[in-house]
Amino acid sequence: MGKIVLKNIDKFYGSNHVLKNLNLEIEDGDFMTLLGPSGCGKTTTLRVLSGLEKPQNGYIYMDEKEIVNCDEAHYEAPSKRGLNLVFQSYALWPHMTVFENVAFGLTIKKIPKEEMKRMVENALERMQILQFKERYPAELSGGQQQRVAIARAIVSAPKLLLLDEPLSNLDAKLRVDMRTELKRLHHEMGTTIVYVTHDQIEALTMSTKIAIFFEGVLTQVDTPLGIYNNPADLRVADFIGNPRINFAECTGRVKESKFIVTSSFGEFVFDSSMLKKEGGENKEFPCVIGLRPEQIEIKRKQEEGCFAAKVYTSQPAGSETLITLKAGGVTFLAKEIGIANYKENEKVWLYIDPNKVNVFDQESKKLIKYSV
Ligand SMILES: Nc1ncnc2c1ncn2[C@@H]1O[C@H](COP(=O)(O)OP(=O)(O)OP(=O)(O)O)[C@@H](O)[C@H]1O
Repeated sequence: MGKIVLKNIDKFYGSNHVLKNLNLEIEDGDFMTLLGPSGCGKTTTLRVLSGLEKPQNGYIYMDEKEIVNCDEAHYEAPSKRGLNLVFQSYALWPHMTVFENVAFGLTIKKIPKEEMKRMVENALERMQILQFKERYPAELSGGQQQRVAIARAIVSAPKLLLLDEPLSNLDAKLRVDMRTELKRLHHEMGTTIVYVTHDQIEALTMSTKIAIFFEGVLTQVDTPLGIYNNPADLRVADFIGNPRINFAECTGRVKESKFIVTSSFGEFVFDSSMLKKEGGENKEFPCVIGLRPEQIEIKRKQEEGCFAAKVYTSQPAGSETLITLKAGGVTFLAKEIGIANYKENEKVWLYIDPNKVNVFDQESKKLIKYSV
Protein backbone atom coordinates (compact mmCIF):
# COMPACT_ATOMS: atom_id res chain seq x y z
CA MET A 1 0.00 0.00 0.00
CA GLY A 2 1.40 3.36 -0.98
CA LYS A 3 0.63 6.58 0.77
CA ILE A 4 -2.93 7.28 1.95
CA VAL A 5 -4.06 10.88 1.82
CA LEU A 6 -7.26 12.24 3.34
CA LYS A 7 -7.81 15.79 2.13
CA ASN A 8 -10.32 18.37 3.38
CA ILE A 9 -12.71 15.70 4.64
CA ASP A 10 -15.99 16.84 6.20
CA LYS A 11 -18.46 14.35 7.57
CA PHE A 12 -21.87 15.25 8.93
CA TYR A 13 -24.49 13.04 10.57
CA GLY A 14 -27.52 15.26 10.10
CA SER A 15 -26.47 18.60 11.57
CA ASN A 16 -23.72 16.98 13.66
CA HIS A 17 -20.39 18.01 12.11
CA VAL A 18 -18.36 14.94 13.09
CA LEU A 19 -15.16 15.39 11.02
CA LYS A 20 -14.08 18.96 10.47
CA ASN A 21 -11.83 19.58 7.47
CA LEU A 22 -9.69 16.53 8.18
CA ASN A 23 -6.27 16.42 6.52
CA LEU A 24 -4.18 13.36 7.25
CA GLU A 25 -1.37 11.56 5.44
CA ILE A 26 -0.51 7.96 6.25
CA GLU A 27 2.82 6.74 4.86
CA ASP A 28 3.40 3.25 3.53
CA GLY A 29 4.16 0.94 6.47
CA ASP A 30 2.95 3.34 9.15
CA PHE A 31 1.27 2.08 12.28
CA MET A 32 -1.00 5.10 12.55
CA THR A 33 -3.14 5.31 15.67
CA LEU A 34 -6.20 7.52 15.77
CA LEU A 35 -6.48 8.59 19.40
CA GLY A 36 -8.88 10.77 21.33
CA PRO A 37 -11.75 10.77 23.82
CA SER A 38 -15.05 9.05 23.13
CA GLY A 39 -17.06 10.63 20.32
CA CYS A 40 -14.18 12.62 18.79
CA GLY A 41 -14.53 10.99 15.36
CA LYS A 42 -11.95 8.16 15.32
CA THR A 43 -14.30 5.41 14.18
CA THR A 44 -15.92 7.73 11.66
CA THR A 45 -12.48 8.39 10.13
CA LEU A 46 -11.91 4.63 9.81
CA ARG A 47 -15.36 4.13 8.27
CA VAL A 48 -14.77 6.93 5.78
CA LEU A 49 -11.41 5.42 4.87
CA SER A 50 -12.87 1.95 4.43
CA GLY A 51 -15.78 3.16 2.31
CA LEU A 52 -18.51 2.24 4.80
CA GLU A 53 -19.37 5.94 5.12
CA LYS A 54 -19.39 8.67 2.50
CA PRO A 55 -18.05 12.05 3.52
CA GLN A 56 -19.83 15.18 2.28
CA ASN A 57 -16.63 17.02 1.31
CA GLY A 58 -13.09 16.11 0.41
CA TYR A 59 -10.88 13.62 -1.33
CA ILE A 60 -9.11 10.36 -0.45
CA TYR A 61 -6.15 8.96 -2.35
CA MET A 62 -4.59 5.52 -1.89
CA ASP A 63 -1.39 4.76 -3.69
CA GLU A 64 -1.93 7.91 -5.78
CA LYS A 65 -5.29 6.58 -6.95
CA GLU A 66 -8.30 8.75 -6.23
CA ILE A 67 -10.82 6.65 -4.32
CA VAL A 68 -13.07 9.44 -3.05
CA ASN A 69 -13.89 12.70 -4.75
CA CYS A 70 -16.96 14.34 -3.22
CA ASP A 71 -17.13 17.04 -5.91
CA GLU A 72 -17.74 14.35 -8.50
CA ALA A 73 -19.65 12.01 -6.15
CA HIS A 74 -16.99 9.37 -6.79
CA TYR A 75 -16.72 6.75 -4.03
CA GLU A 76 -14.75 3.57 -4.73
CA ALA A 77 -16.52 0.49 -3.29
CA PRO A 78 -15.06 -0.88 -0.01
CA SER A 79 -14.21 -4.20 -1.69
CA LYS A 80 -11.98 -2.40 -4.20
CA ARG A 81 -9.88 -0.60 -1.59
CA GLY A 82 -7.61 -3.59 -0.81
CA LEU A 83 -8.04 -3.47 2.95
CA ASN A 84 -9.04 -5.66 5.86
CA LEU A 85 -11.17 -4.42 8.70
CA VAL A 86 -11.64 -5.47 12.29
CA PHE A 87 -14.31 -3.68 14.26
CA GLN A 88 -15.07 -3.79 17.95
CA SER A 89 -18.03 -6.02 17.05
CA TYR A 90 -16.27 -8.88 15.37
CA ALA A 91 -19.00 -10.45 13.19
CA LEU A 92 -17.74 -14.03 12.93
CA TRP A 93 -19.69 -16.61 10.94
CA PRO A 94 -21.65 -18.51 13.65
CA HIS A 95 -21.96 -21.75 11.64
CA MET A 96 -18.20 -22.01 10.98
CA THR A 97 -15.51 -23.18 13.37
CA VAL A 98 -12.69 -20.87 14.39
CA PHE A 99 -10.43 -22.52 11.79
CA GLU A 100 -13.03 -22.12 9.05
CA ASN A 101 -13.70 -18.50 9.97
CA VAL A 102 -10.03 -17.62 9.67
CA ALA A 103 -9.54 -19.77 6.53
CA PHE A 104 -12.59 -18.33 4.74
CA GLY A 105 -10.82 -15.56 2.86
CA LEU A 106 -8.03 -17.91 1.80
CA THR A 107 -10.50 -20.47 0.44
CA ILE A 108 -11.90 -17.79 -1.86
CA LYS A 109 -8.36 -17.00 -3.02
CA LYS A 110 -7.87 -20.73 -3.81
CA ILE A 111 -4.73 -21.12 -1.70
CA PRO A 112 -3.52 -24.80 -1.63
CA LYS A 113 -4.82 -26.73 1.39
CA GLU A 114 -1.52 -27.43 3.15
CA GLU A 115 -0.35 -23.84 2.74
CA MET A 116 -3.70 -22.59 4.00
CA LYS A 117 -3.52 -24.81 7.09
CA ARG A 118 -0.06 -23.48 7.89
CA MET A 119 -1.17 -19.85 7.47
CA VAL A 120 -4.33 -20.25 9.57
CA GLU A 121 -2.56 -22.08 12.37
CA ASN A 122 0.19 -19.51 12.42
CA ALA A 123 -2.35 -16.68 12.79
CA LEU A 124 -4.24 -18.58 15.51
CA GLU A 125 -1.05 -19.34 17.38
CA ARG A 126 -0.05 -15.68 17.36
CA MET A 127 -3.38 -14.77 18.87
CA GLN A 128 -3.03 -17.61 21.44
CA ILE A 129 -6.22 -19.36 20.31
CA LEU A 130 -4.91 -22.36 18.37
CA GLN A 131 -6.42 -24.70 20.96
CA PHE A 132 -9.90 -23.43 20.07
CA LYS A 133 -9.65 -24.06 16.34
CA GLU A 134 -12.45 -26.65 16.26
CA ARG A 135 -14.86 -24.57 18.37
CA TYR A 136 -17.73 -22.42 17.12
CA PRO A 137 -17.85 -18.68 17.97
CA ALA A 138 -20.75 -19.22 20.41
CA GLU A 139 -18.42 -21.45 22.45
CA LEU A 140 -15.88 -18.65 22.95
CA SER A 141 -15.66 -15.65 25.27
CA GLY A 142 -15.88 -12.11 23.85
CA GLY A 143 -12.11 -11.67 24.09
CA GLN A 144 -11.47 -15.00 22.33
CA GLN A 145 -13.88 -14.04 19.54
CA GLN A 146 -12.09 -10.72 19.21
CA ARG A 147 -8.80 -12.55 18.72
CA VAL A 148 -10.36 -14.78 16.05
CA ALA A 149 -11.42 -11.61 14.24
CA ILE A 150 -7.84 -10.29 14.38
CA ALA A 151 -6.46 -13.65 13.20
CA ARG A 152 -8.90 -13.56 10.27
CA ALA A 153 -7.75 -10.08 9.35
CA ILE A 154 -4.01 -10.79 9.49
CA VAL A 155 -3.97 -14.27 7.95
CA SER A 156 -3.77 -13.04 4.37
CA ALA A 157 -1.13 -10.39 5.17
CA PRO A 158 -3.25 -7.50 3.80
CA LYS A 159 -1.63 -4.31 2.56
CA LEU A 160 -3.82 -2.19 4.78
CA LEU A 161 -5.28 -3.25 8.07
CA LEU A 162 -7.92 -1.13 9.80
CA LEU A 163 -8.44 -2.00 13.46
CA ASP A 164 -11.10 -0.40 15.64
CA GLU A 165 -10.43 -0.96 19.35
CA PRO A 166 -9.52 -4.61 18.68
CA LEU A 167 -8.27 -5.24 22.22
CA SER A 168 -11.19 -3.67 24.07
CA ASN A 169 -12.63 -6.96 25.37
CA LEU A 170 -9.40 -8.41 26.68
CA ASP A 171 -8.19 -8.50 30.26
CA ALA A 172 -5.14 -6.46 31.21
CA LYS A 173 -2.55 -9.25 30.85
CA LEU A 174 -3.82 -10.48 27.50
CA ARG A 175 -3.98 -6.93 26.23
CA VAL A 176 -0.25 -6.54 26.89
CA ASP A 177 0.43 -9.86 25.09
CA MET A 178 -1.69 -8.82 22.11
CA ARG A 179 0.03 -5.43 21.93
CA THR A 180 3.33 -7.28 21.67
CA GLU A 181 1.98 -9.56 18.92
CA LEU A 182 0.44 -6.73 16.91
CA LYS A 183 3.62 -4.70 17.08
CA ARG A 184 5.72 -7.68 16.04
CA LEU A 185 3.28 -8.51 13.23
CA HIS A 186 3.48 -4.98 11.95
CA HIS A 187 7.26 -5.25 11.91
CA GLU A 188 7.22 -8.60 10.09
CA MET A 189 4.47 -7.90 7.55
CA GLY A 190 5.29 -4.27 6.86
CA THR A 191 1.54 -3.72 6.56
CA THR A 192 0.13 -0.23 6.92
CA ILE A 193 -2.08 -0.28 10.01
CA VAL A 194 -4.66 2.30 10.99
CA TYR A 195 -5.66 1.64 14.56
CA VAL A 196 -8.41 3.27 16.60
CA THR A 197 -8.20 3.48 20.37
CA HIS A 198 -8.94 5.80 23.25
CA ASP A 199 -6.22 4.08 25.27
CA GLN A 200 -3.12 6.27 25.22
CA ILE A 201 -0.86 3.45 26.42
CA GLU A 202 -1.82 1.35 23.39
CA ALA A 203 -1.16 4.36 21.18
CA LEU A 204 2.21 5.21 22.74
CA THR A 205 3.53 1.66 22.80
CA MET A 206 2.59 0.37 19.35
CA SER A 207 2.37 3.24 16.90
CA THR A 208 4.89 4.77 14.57
CA LYS A 209 2.58 7.83 14.43
CA ILE A 210 -0.33 9.09 16.49
CA ALA A 211 -3.11 11.34 15.19
CA ILE A 212 -4.94 12.89 18.11
CA PHE A 213 -8.51 14.18 17.73
CA PHE A 214 -10.77 16.36 19.84
CA GLU A 215 -14.37 17.01 18.81
CA GLY A 216 -13.81 16.12 15.17
CA VAL A 217 -10.69 18.23 14.79
CA LEU A 218 -7.31 16.62 14.17
CA THR A 219 -5.13 18.44 16.69
CA GLN A 220 -1.69 16.86 16.26
CA VAL A 221 0.08 14.17 14.23
CA ASP A 222 3.51 13.07 15.36
CA THR A 223 5.55 10.14 16.63
CA PRO A 224 4.55 8.89 20.10
CA LEU A 225 7.62 10.51 21.66
CA GLY A 226 7.05 13.72 19.73
CA ILE A 227 3.55 13.98 21.14
CA TYR A 228 4.62 12.97 24.65
CA ASN A 229 7.51 15.41 24.81
CA ASN A 230 5.92 18.26 22.91
CA PRO A 231 2.13 18.17 23.01
CA ALA A 232 0.74 20.83 20.66
CA ASP A 233 -1.65 22.26 23.24
CA LEU A 234 -2.91 21.93 26.81
CA ARG A 235 -5.60 19.42 25.86
CA VAL A 236 -3.14 17.02 24.21
CA ALA A 237 -0.75 17.43 27.15
CA ASP A 238 -3.51 16.54 29.59
CA PHE A 239 -4.70 13.55 27.52
CA ILE A 240 -1.29 11.92 27.00
CA GLY A 241 0.75 10.45 29.84
CA ASN A 242 -0.06 8.34 32.87
CA PRO A 243 0.27 9.64 35.54
CA ARG A 244 -0.88 12.91 34.11
CA ILE A 245 1.32 15.90 33.39
CA ASN A 246 1.55 18.62 36.08
CA PHE A 247 0.38 22.10 35.19
CA ALA A 248 1.29 25.31 37.01
CA GLU A 249 0.03 28.76 36.11
CA CYS A 250 2.72 31.38 35.69
CA THR A 251 3.65 34.63 34.01
CA GLY A 252 5.98 34.94 31.06
CA ARG A 253 7.96 37.90 29.72
CA VAL A 254 10.89 38.55 27.43
CA LYS A 255 13.77 40.59 28.76
CA GLU A 256 17.26 41.07 27.35
CA SER A 257 16.99 38.05 25.06
CA LYS A 258 15.77 35.89 27.91
CA PHE A 259 12.33 34.31 28.23
CA ILE A 260 11.55 34.46 31.95
CA VAL A 261 8.73 32.41 33.44
CA THR A 262 7.74 33.26 36.99
CA SER A 263 5.62 31.02 39.15
CA SER A 264 4.64 30.90 42.83
CA PHE A 265 7.36 28.28 43.44
CA GLY A 266 10.23 29.86 41.50
CA GLU A 267 11.53 31.17 38.24
CA PHE A 268 12.72 29.59 34.98
CA VAL A 269 14.98 31.46 32.60
CA PHE A 270 15.22 30.27 28.99
CA ASP A 271 16.97 31.71 26.00
CA SER A 272 14.40 33.85 24.17
CA SER A 273 15.05 31.90 20.94
CA MET A 274 13.16 29.05 22.62
CA LEU A 275 9.96 31.09 22.79
CA LYS A 276 7.71 30.35 19.81
CA LYS A 277 5.42 33.33 20.24
CA GLU A 278 5.46 36.90 19.11
CA GLY A 279 5.82 39.10 22.18
CA GLY A 280 7.15 42.54 22.99
CA GLU A 281 9.97 43.16 25.44
CA ASN A 282 8.85 43.29 29.05
CA LYS A 283 5.24 42.60 28.16
CA GLU A 284 3.87 40.09 30.63
CA PHE A 285 1.49 37.37 29.52
CA PRO A 286 -0.15 34.46 31.37
CA CYS A 287 1.21 31.01 30.64
CA VAL A 288 1.15 27.46 31.97
CA ILE A 289 4.13 25.28 32.72
CA GLY A 290 3.82 21.57 31.90
CA LEU A 291 5.99 19.11 33.80
CA ARG A 292 5.91 15.35 33.43
CA PRO A 293 6.03 13.48 36.79
CA GLU A 294 9.33 11.79 35.89
CA GLN A 295 10.95 15.17 35.14
CA ILE A 296 10.81 16.21 38.77
CA GLU A 297 13.93 15.11 40.60
CA ILE A 298 13.59 15.13 44.38
CA LYS A 299 16.68 16.06 46.41
CA ARG A 300 17.07 15.74 50.15
CA LYS A 301 19.63 18.55 50.35
CA GLN A 302 19.39 22.07 49.07
CA GLU A 303 21.20 22.51 45.76
CA GLU A 304 21.60 25.42 43.43
CA GLY A 305 18.72 25.89 41.00
CA CYS A 306 16.33 23.73 43.04
CA PHE A 307 12.89 24.72 44.31
CA ALA A 308 11.85 24.22 47.95
CA ALA A 309 8.93 21.83 48.45
CA LYS A 310 7.23 19.64 51.01
CA VAL A 311 6.15 16.04 50.69
CA TYR A 312 2.39 15.70 50.93
CA THR A 313 2.26 11.95 50.56
CA SER A 314 4.31 9.12 49.07
CA GLN A 315 2.85 6.02 47.40
CA PRO A 316 5.33 3.19 46.80
CA ALA A 317 3.94 0.64 44.30
CA GLY A 318 6.80 -1.83 43.90
CA SER A 319 8.36 -0.85 40.60
CA GLU A 320 7.76 2.85 41.10
CA THR A 321 6.84 5.43 43.73
CA LEU A 322 4.44 8.32 43.21
CA ILE A 323 5.16 11.32 45.40
CA THR A 324 2.75 14.20 45.82
CA LEU A 325 4.50 17.46 46.64
CA LYS A 326 3.51 21.02 47.46
CA ALA A 327 5.61 23.94 46.34
CA GLY A 328 4.48 27.57 46.49
CA GLY A 329 0.86 26.50 46.84
CA VAL A 330 1.06 24.28 43.74
CA THR A 331 0.57 20.51 43.95
CA PHE A 332 2.89 18.31 41.87
CA LEU A 333 3.03 14.61 41.29
CA ALA A 334 6.52 13.19 40.89
CA LYS A 335 7.49 9.66 39.89
CA GLU A 336 10.60 7.75 40.91
CA ILE A 337 11.63 4.33 39.69
CA GLY A 338 11.75 1.74 42.47
CA ILE A 339 10.87 2.16 46.12
CA ALA A 340 11.48 5.58 47.63
CA ASN A 341 10.74 6.43 51.22
CA TYR A 342 9.63 9.98 51.86
CA LYS A 343 7.83 11.05 54.99
CA GLU A 344 4.75 13.24 55.11
CA ASN A 345 5.75 16.91 55.51
CA GLU A 346 9.41 16.15 54.80
CA LYS A 347 11.19 19.18 53.40
CA VAL A 348 12.76 18.48 49.99
CA TRP A 349 14.15 20.34 46.95
CA LEU A 350 13.08 19.81 43.40
CA TYR A 351 15.39 19.85 40.42
CA ILE A 352 13.66 20.44 37.10
CA ASP A 353 15.76 20.41 33.93
CA PRO A 354 14.74 23.63 32.12
CA ASN A 355 15.42 21.97 28.75
CA LYS A 356 12.62 19.50 29.39
CA VAL A 357 10.00 22.01 30.53
CA ASN A 358 6.97 22.72 28.31
CA VAL A 359 5.39 26.17 28.44
CA PHE A 360 1.92 26.84 27.00
CA ASP A 361 0.28 30.15 26.23
CA GLN A 362 -2.68 30.57 28.58
CA GLU A 363 -4.76 32.38 26.00
CA SER A 364 -4.23 30.27 22.86
CA LYS A 365 -3.52 27.08 24.92
CA LYS A 366 -0.72 26.32 22.43
CA LEU A 367 2.79 25.09 23.20
CA ILE A 368 5.18 28.05 23.08
CA LYS A 369 8.35 26.54 24.57
CA TYR A 370 9.40 23.07 23.47
CA SER A 371 11.23 20.38 25.36
CA VAL A 372 14.62 19.67 23.79
N1 LIG B 1 -24.30 6.37 12.29
C1 LIG B 1 -24.32 7.50 13.00
N2 LIG B 1 -25.39 8.33 12.99
C2 LIG B 1 -25.41 9.48 13.68
N3 LIG B 1 -24.37 9.91 14.45
C3 LIG B 1 -23.29 9.13 14.52
C4 LIG B 1 -23.19 7.89 13.81
N4 LIG B 1 -21.98 7.35 14.06
C5 LIG B 1 -21.35 8.20 14.90
N5 LIG B 1 -22.13 9.27 15.18
C6 LIG B 1 -21.73 10.42 16.03
O1 LIG B 1 -20.52 10.94 15.50
C7 LIG B 1 -19.62 11.34 16.54
C8 LIG B 1 -18.28 10.63 16.37
O2 LIG B 1 -18.48 9.24 16.54
P1 LIG B 1 -17.29 8.19 16.41
O3 LIG B 1 -17.89 6.82 16.55
O4 LIG B 1 -16.50 8.47 15.20
O5 LIG B 1 -16.43 8.55 17.69
P2 LIG B 1 -15.18 7.79 18.33
O6 LIG B 1 -14.13 8.79 18.50
O7 LIG B 1 -14.85 6.57 17.54
O8 LIG B 1 -15.76 7.38 19.75
P3 LIG B 1 -15.64 6.00 20.62
O9 LIG B 1 -14.26 5.97 21.20
O10 LIG B 1 -16.69 6.21 21.66
O11 LIG B 1 -15.94 4.86 19.69
C9 LIG B 1 -20.34 11.04 17.84
O12 LIG B 1 -20.94 12.23 18.28
C10 LIG B 1 -21.41 10.02 17.44
O13 LIG B 1 -22.51 10.11 18.30
